[in-house]
Amino acid sequence: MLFHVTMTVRLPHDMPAAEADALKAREKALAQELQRAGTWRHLWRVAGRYANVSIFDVADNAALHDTLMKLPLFPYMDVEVQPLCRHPSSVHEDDR
Ligand SMILES: O=C(O)C[C@H]1C=CC(=O)O1
Repeated sequence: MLFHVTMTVRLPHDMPAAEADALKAREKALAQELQRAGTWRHLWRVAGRYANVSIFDVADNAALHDTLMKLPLFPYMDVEVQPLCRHPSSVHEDDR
């Protein structure tokens, strides 16, 4: 199943820079692992915001929840999820 996910990162202003950098590094490593595995299909920066728009390909709602919960930045993100299904006019056969 495909999900459109918007993540807005809100790190506390008083978080030490080293702690924030370590969290971001762990997040990047997992994000890249999930992209290579095909789970995190798209990752786009929202221009002008510390936010991203992503497409996830996971088995079901519970799998998406588990994946998002494992993200190191999860405690500091507002997450909005929209489930997707194939558009009848889409020419992309691999859209599910
Ligand atoms: O920067 C972000 O949008 C938050 C998060 C998503 C991937 C990643 O590396 O960090």
